[in-house]
Amino acid sequence: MTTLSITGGRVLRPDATVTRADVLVDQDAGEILEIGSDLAGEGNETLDAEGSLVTPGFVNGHCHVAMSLLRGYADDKPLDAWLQEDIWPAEGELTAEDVRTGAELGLLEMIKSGTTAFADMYFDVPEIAAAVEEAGLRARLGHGIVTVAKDDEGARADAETSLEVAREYDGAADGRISTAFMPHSLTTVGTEYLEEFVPKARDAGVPIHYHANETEDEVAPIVEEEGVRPLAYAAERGMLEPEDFVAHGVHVDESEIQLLAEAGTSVIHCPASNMKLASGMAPVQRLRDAGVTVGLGTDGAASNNDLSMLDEARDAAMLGKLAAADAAAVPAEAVAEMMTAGSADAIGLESGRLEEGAPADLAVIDLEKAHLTPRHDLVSHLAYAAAAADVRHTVCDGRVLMRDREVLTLDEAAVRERAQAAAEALSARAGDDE
Ligand SMILES: CSC[C@H]1O[C@@H](n2cnc3c(O)ncnc32)[C@H](O)[C@@H]1O
Ligand SMILES: [Zn+2]
Repeated sequence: MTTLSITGGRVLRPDATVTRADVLVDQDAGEILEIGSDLAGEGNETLDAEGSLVTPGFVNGHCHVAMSLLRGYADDKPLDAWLQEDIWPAEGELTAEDVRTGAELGLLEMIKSGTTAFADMYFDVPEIAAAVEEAGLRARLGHGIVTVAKDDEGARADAETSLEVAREYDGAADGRISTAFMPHSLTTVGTEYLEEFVPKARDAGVPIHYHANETEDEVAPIVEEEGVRPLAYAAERGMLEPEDFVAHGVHVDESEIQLLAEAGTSVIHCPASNMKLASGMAPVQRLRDAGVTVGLGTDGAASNNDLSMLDEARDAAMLGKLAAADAAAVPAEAVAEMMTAGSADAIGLESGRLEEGAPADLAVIDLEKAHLTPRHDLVSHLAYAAAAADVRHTVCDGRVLMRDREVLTLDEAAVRERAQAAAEALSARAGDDE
C-alpha cells in the first residue's frame, strides 16, 4: 500500500469541530485510512500542515468550467441579454480545442483554490473529460441541451448527445468522472423533448441537472403557459427525484420549497452569479429550514468572475443574511457544510467529509496570514476570511494535485499562455476587434 500523511494540521471534522490531528491516506484506494495523532512517520509521502487548516476539498456544485475562456468577455448585463447578445454568439465560435483550453484554465484555478470536485454542464464534454482526467479532479459532467431555436432534428440530436455522453463517460478516469443528463433549463428545452428523454435518462440510471427558477423571466412563461410554478412543471415531467439537483432556485415560492423538500431534490446556490446578473436572492435559510439539501456553486467564470469556492462561501453567508433580513441566517457552520458535504450530497458524490473510509479529497489552508489572525474560530475563517491564495496543498483521490502552491498535474504557465492565445483568437473570430 502507498500512503500519504498530512501532518501537524488542525482538521475540520464532519460535526464542524476542529481538532489537531494527522491524516493518513491510502493512495491506492484513494481513501482516508486514519485521522489521529502521531501518524507523521507512517506515510510514504508527507504533506506539512503545521499552522494550517485541513478541510474537505471544496465541491463546486454547478459550473461551466470551460467558460473560464470567457472571463471578462461580457459583464454588467442581466442573464437573458448576457446570454443572447454576447455569450451564445461567442460560444458559437468555440472550437473543441478552445473548450479543452478553457477547461484546463478552470481546472487550474480550481486546484489552486482547493476545489477537488465539481458538477459541470457544457458541450464538447469529451474535451472536458480529458482535461479532468489529466488534472486529477473528480467531476459529474453532462452535455447541456438547448432545443429552442432548433428544428426537431437538431433538438433531438442535442438530447441524444446528452444521453450518449451520460452513458459513455459514467465511471471514466478510474471512477473519478460520473455523469448526468442535463437539459439547460425548463424554458430552453421544449416540453416534448423533456417528456421523451427524461425517462431514457432514468433508464440510463443517471441524475438530472438543470438551471431552474434563476430569474423572474424564467418563471412567468411557465406559469402563463402551463398554469403551474416551474418546479411543479418539472415534477410533472419526472425531473424532481432525490438524485436530481437544480442550479439557482432563486425565485422559488413556499409551494416549491415544500416540493423540493418532499422530493429530496437538491439546490445548488450560486450567490456570486445571482448578484452579478442581478437575478435575485435565493431563500437559502428557508430552503435549509425546510430540509432541502443546499450545495454551493460558482456557475461559470463569465458570470462570477472566478471559480473560488472560498469567495462563494463568503458571498453565500452575506447574501443569505440579507435575503432573510437576519444576521443569524446562513451562519459559518452552514456555509462550511454547503461548500463540502452539502454540495457532495447534492451532486451524488461521497466526498466532502474528513473521516476514515471517506474519499481522500482535501485542501490544506495556510493560517499564518495577517487576515487569518487571530485564530478564534477556524470555521469562521473558512466562511468569512480565507481566500484562494491561502490554499497551500490540494489532494484528490489520494493524489497530491498541488504542493506548496505548485500544481503538479497541469503546467500552469503553459495553460495560461494557451488560454490567452485562444481567447485572443476567439475575440478576433467573434468580431470583437473591429
Ligand atoms: C448548453 S451548455 C450550458 C449553457 O449554459 C450557459 N450558462 C452559463 N451560465 C448560465 C446561467 O447562469 N444561467 C443559464 N445559462 C447559463 C452557458 O453559456 C452555456 O451555453
Ligand atoms: Zn449555470
